[in-house]
Order: sequence, then structure tokens, then C-alpha cells
Amino acid sequence: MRKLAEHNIPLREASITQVHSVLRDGNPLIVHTSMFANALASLANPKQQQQWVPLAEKNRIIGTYAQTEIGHGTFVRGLETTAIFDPETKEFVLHSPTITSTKWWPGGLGKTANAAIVMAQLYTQGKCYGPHPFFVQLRDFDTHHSLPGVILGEIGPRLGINSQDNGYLRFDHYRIPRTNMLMRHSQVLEDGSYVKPIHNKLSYGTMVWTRVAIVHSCSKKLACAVTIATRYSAVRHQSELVPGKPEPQILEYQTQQYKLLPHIASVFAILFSASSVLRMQRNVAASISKGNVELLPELHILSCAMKALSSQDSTQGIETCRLACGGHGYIASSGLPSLYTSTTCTITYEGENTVLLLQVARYLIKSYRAGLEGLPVLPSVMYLTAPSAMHQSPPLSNQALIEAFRISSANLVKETESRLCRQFNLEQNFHYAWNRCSVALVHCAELHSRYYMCEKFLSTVESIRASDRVRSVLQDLCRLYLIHHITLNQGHFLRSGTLSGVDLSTLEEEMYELLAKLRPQAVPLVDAFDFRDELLGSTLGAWDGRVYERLYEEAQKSPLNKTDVSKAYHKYLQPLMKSNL
Ligand SMILES: CCCCCCCCCC/C=C\CCCCCCCC(=O)SCCNC(=O)CCNC(=O)[C@H](O)C(C)(C)COP(=O)(O)OP(=O)(O)OC[C@H]1O[C@@H](n2cnc3c(N)ncnc32)[C@H](O)[C@@H]1OP(=O)(O)O
Ligand SMILES: Cc1cc2nc3c(=O)[nH]c(=O)nc-3n(C[C@H](O)[C@H](O)[C@H](O)COP(=O)(O)OP(=O)(O)OC[C@H]3O[C@@H](n4cnc5c(N)ncnc54)[C@H](O)[C@@H]3O)c2cc1C
Repeated sequence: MRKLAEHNIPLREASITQVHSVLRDGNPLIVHTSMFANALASLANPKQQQQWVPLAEKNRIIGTYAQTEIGHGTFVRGLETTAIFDPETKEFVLHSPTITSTKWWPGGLGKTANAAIVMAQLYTQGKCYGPHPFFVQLRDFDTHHSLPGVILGEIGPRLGINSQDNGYLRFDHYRIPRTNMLMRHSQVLEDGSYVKPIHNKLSYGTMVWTRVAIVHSCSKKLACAVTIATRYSAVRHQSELVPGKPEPQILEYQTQQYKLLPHIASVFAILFSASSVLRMQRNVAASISKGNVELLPELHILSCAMKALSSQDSTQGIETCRLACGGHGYIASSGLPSLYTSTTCTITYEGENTVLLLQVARYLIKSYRAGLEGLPVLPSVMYLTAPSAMHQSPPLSNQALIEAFRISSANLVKETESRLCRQFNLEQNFHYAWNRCSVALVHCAELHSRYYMCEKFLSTVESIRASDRVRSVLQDLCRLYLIHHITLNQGHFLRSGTLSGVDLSTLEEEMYELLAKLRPQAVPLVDAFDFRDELLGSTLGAWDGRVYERLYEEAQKSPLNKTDVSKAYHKYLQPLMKSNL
């Protein structure tokens, strides 16, 4: 926090610059510096910002974002915490009516935060207006004791991020002033009348912002993992590639290159997509402040798509890196286990991936239908009904591969929409029909999202300012990424007729050549991510390659090595040995 102040970094940008090395297994302030700060910046009106932002900047207020309840995370409209306006006292009464309404999970809520943005069902003049955000003080700002009417605690150990306190929270008819409702987009006036926002999902804005931030963080986490595994693979010698010859670096094995190089490429694909979504988010934020919400649905869908894909790719990539390090990948000091546990949660939080992909699919189907009817659709989905341009590019060129993605994605949406219509005719109910098609719908969303990511990778590499040699390496990496994802999804390309079996064999051959061509670039590529050793925190991935020395040194720090004979010997082992059991 001192560094942020020194460098004049505003609180709401802190989470982008904070590195996981500060607290490798989670950070109790992350939701304060990310979601809480963003909620104040985007959901509070100027007067409220004046009141709370300076206090949050000085860490006098430490906040969290309390939305999820034990009973509902995904279905935000189903939240049960109520905020009922009392016109007599001009207060909202916050209440948790059931066990399932208990807020559950918010980061920092258990012990760290003294305030929260609480999402609760807003009731005024006897009517419910759905979930709205409220600024709520939870603890005394001096003593840190929880306030009367607020019941707080920590939820217990998790798979990872245990340096963070995740909390639970209940309200017992807890009163807050009317002016604590975040009123930038919707308001409750003194007489209790409700003023609608210009778009009814603006109160979900903090989730959209966080999804974009997660995409960025996923590229960083994956970059750490590939750095560790690639450097280790250059140090580690094992087996014989040619009988009788010295043991090679494991990076010489094609299978090892196949494990690592596509994930090095993936770091760039995610990073370039993150930059593109971030640019869009800034534009949309500027438009919203001028009262224009036209592009909000597009941003929502893109952030859902990229959050889902990047969290899935980085989690799988980190696990592959861990496995690529053999036994040493399993030791905590390799840094890989904590990278995995602090990344796999991104699949679940901020919108569970399947659910987000179904949001994307809903948008694809609606846009496809609108396109067929000649209605206007937004730019990213115009291709669904636009004519094919396949023949214009040389066969199997990068452009042709992108076109193959585009046509296959459009084809899958078309097929799935027909299936949806057939199912609807059988069920006579759209929602049942939707559910019966939802696996296919998720596949549509995944292919569309992959198409977007491939397209961003290619267009960024083509326009990037770099020396010819650097550009050439990035082009190879991008080509590898495209081919790798085509081979993983080959069924879709065959079904759409965009690529033949022969094309796929040719591409596969090229992929193997690219692995060999890129092998000498693997270490320079990860060195270029420029992570300090302190940040990587890995015995396997340090710059100097002293893997075995570092593993040995780290083992000496084990508390069990403080004495030659442990207490457990005297207490349990010796009696057991003597018991003749
Ligand atoms: C080396 C180390 C590197 C270090 C890097 C450091 C970087 C660190 C950065 C880290 C950043 C942050 C970390 C913070 C930690 C985060 C912790 C996690 C916090 C949380 O999890 S908070 C809780 C999050 N909860 C959710 O996400 C809930 C998910 N559910 C929903 O969002 C919604 O319920 C829904 C699934 C979207 C459905 O909503 P709803 O039922 O209301 O809507 P419908 O499905 O009926 O759709 C109606 C209509 O509305 C559109 N819509 C929905 N949402 C939005 C939106 N947000 N914006 C615009 N429009 C929206 C939807 O598309 C429909 O439109 P249509 O009718 O089809 O036109
Ligand atoms: C580490 C961590 C930190 C978190 N931090 C916070 C925080 O700071 N603040 C906060 O408010 N919350 C936080 N959360 C909660 C998080 O946002 C939710 O867990 C997440 O949104 C998923 O909701 P859920 O747990 O209700 O899962 P569920 O929705 O119950 O999901 C369970 C399964 O049901 C499926 N499912 C659900 N709905 C549908 C559907 N409509 N269609 C198809 N399948 C469906 C899902 O795909 C999934 O397979 C955190 C969670 C974790 C794990």
C-alpha cells in the first residue's frame, strides 16, 4: 500500500498493478482495492464519492463486495437480503430473513473489512425493485468490533487463497441512512419514490469491470507458470533421446515442447484480448457517463466470453506446467501449486464459467435471429449472418484459418439454433428447449470466444511495433496458437466443411515443425516476461537455473528439520514401535 501511494496509483487501479508475490496465497485487501474501489467509482454518485473515496484511499475504510449468499451466487435476481426503505426515519433496514440469505464468500469480509458494498433487494413503497448496491459500515472504524445488528465471521479453509479471509455476514434489522444506497444510476428519493436507471443492469457494472480485470490477471498467472516450467525444462536432464548419448534437456522432447509452447502462446492471446476488452470498457464507461448505454450489452458479452476462456485456459495451462515439471512440480516451493489454486477459483468466481458462456450463447442466438430478419446487430456478431469470404485468402494462410474459425462458429450457431427450434416444437416451452440444447449452446459460445481470441492475437501481432526478428517469433507463436486450437476443435471445422482431413493433417505437420522451430525461443520468450525471482517465488523457475541447490536449501527451512529427531517420535512412533502391534 505504501508503494501505491509512492507511485500515485489510484486505489481502483491497484489490483491491476498488485502482484501475487506480495501474498502468494491470496491477499485480504484484493477485493478492497478491486471491486470495492470500483463500485465506489462507478456506482456511487459524486457526493458519495467525495464522502467515501478519500477514506478508502487512506485505508481508513477497508471494504469488500458482499453479493453472494449461501443460497444464491449465480442467480443474482434470487438474492434474499432485503433493504426496505423506511420513509419515517429516511433509512433502509437491512435484513437477512433466512439461513440461505447469509452473505457468503466475500473476500476480506471475515476479519479485514470494516465496510462493504452489499447487494440487497430494494423495497420501497411496498414494491421490490431487484438487487441494488448499498454502502454499509460493518465494524467500528476505531475498535474494529462488528456493529450491533451485524453478524460476521470467516467461512473456513479453502482449496487455496488461504491468506485471504472469506467471510459470512447476516443483518438483523440493521439500519443505514437513505443516502447509503449507491445512487449514481438509480435513486430512492426522500419520499420513497424510485428513480429508474438508464439501463437496468448498470448495478452489475462492478462485476463487468472485475471480469475484465480477471482476464488480465489470468495472463499474468499463466505467464508465471510457463516461465517456471520452461526454465526448469531447460535445466532438467532426463532419460535418453538417443540410446547411449548424454541425457538431454527435457525441453528437447517434442512432447515437452507441445506441453509448454502452446501455453506460452496463450499468454499473448489472453493478454492481447484483455487489452482489447479493456479499451472497449473504457469507451463504454465514457459513453455511459454521457447517458449512452448502446454498447453495454456488447461489453457484457465480451467480458463474459473472455473471462470464461482465459480462466479456463490459464487454469489448464498452469496444471499442464505443473505436470511438465514431474515430481518437483508438486512441491510447494516450485510455486506451481499456489499458482494453480489461486487461478482455478477464477473459473468459479465473478460468474461461474458455464453460466457466463450461456449468456454469450443467448446473445449469439438472439443476434443470429436478428441478423436473419435484417435487424441491426452489433459488430462482433455481424459475421453470424454475413456472407463467407473464404475464397479470398490463400489456403491455410492465417487469414484463411481465421475465416475458417468464423465460418465454423457461424455454422455451429446456425445448427444449434435449428436444434433449438426443433426442441421448441417438441417442448412448446422456450426455457425447457433452451436447457435441452445447453451443452451445444456452451460449445457455440466457446467457439465464438476462441474465434475472437485468435482474431485479436493475429491482428495485434500484425500491427505490433517490433523488430523484424521479434515480430517473426511472435508470428510463429501466433501461428502455433491458431493451429493448436484448430486441431483441438477439428470436429467443428470438418462439420462446417471449412477444412478437410487433408488440411488438418497438413496443419498438424506444420504444428510439429513450429514446435521445433520455436524450441530455441522458449527460454528467451519467458525471460521476456521479465518476472523477478521474488515474484515468481519458485525453486524451479529462478533466473540462475540453480534448481537443485534451491530445492535443497528450501528443504532445510522445513520446520521438521529443526531437530534431527522430531517430538512425534517420542510421543507416537516410539510407543508404537515398542507396542508390538
Ligand atoms: C503476477 C501476478 C499477476 C497479478 C495481476 C493482478 C491483477 C489482479 C486483478 C484481479 C482482479 C480482481 C480480483 C478480485 C477478486 C474477485 C473475487 C470474486 C468476487 C465475486 O465473485 S463477486 C460475485 C460475482 N457474482 C457473479 O458474477 C454472479 C453471476 N451472475 C450474473 O452476473 C447474473 O445473474 C447473470 C448470470 C448475468 C444473469 O443475470 P439476470 O438474471 O439478471 O439476467 P438475465 O439472464 O435474465 O438477462 C437479462 C438481460 O440482461 C443482460 N445482462 C445480464 N448481465 C448484464 C450486465 N452485467 N451488463 C449488461 N447486460 C447484462 C443479459 O445479457 C440479458 O440481455 P437480453 O435480455 O438477452 O438482451
Ligand atoms: C474464492 C472465491 C472468492 C469469492 N469472492 C466473492 C466475493 O468477494 N464477493 C461475492 O459476492 N462473491 C464471491 N464469491 C462467490 C462467487 O461469485 C460464486 O461462488 C459464483 O458466482 C458461483 O456461484 P455459486 O457458488 O452460487 O454457484 P452455482 O450457481 O450454485 O453453481 C453450481 C453449478 O450450477 C451450475 N448452474 C448454475 N446456474 C446455472 C444455469 N442458469 N444454467 C446452467 N448451469 C447453472 C453452474 O454451472 C455450476 O456447475 C467467491 C467465490 C470464490 C470461490
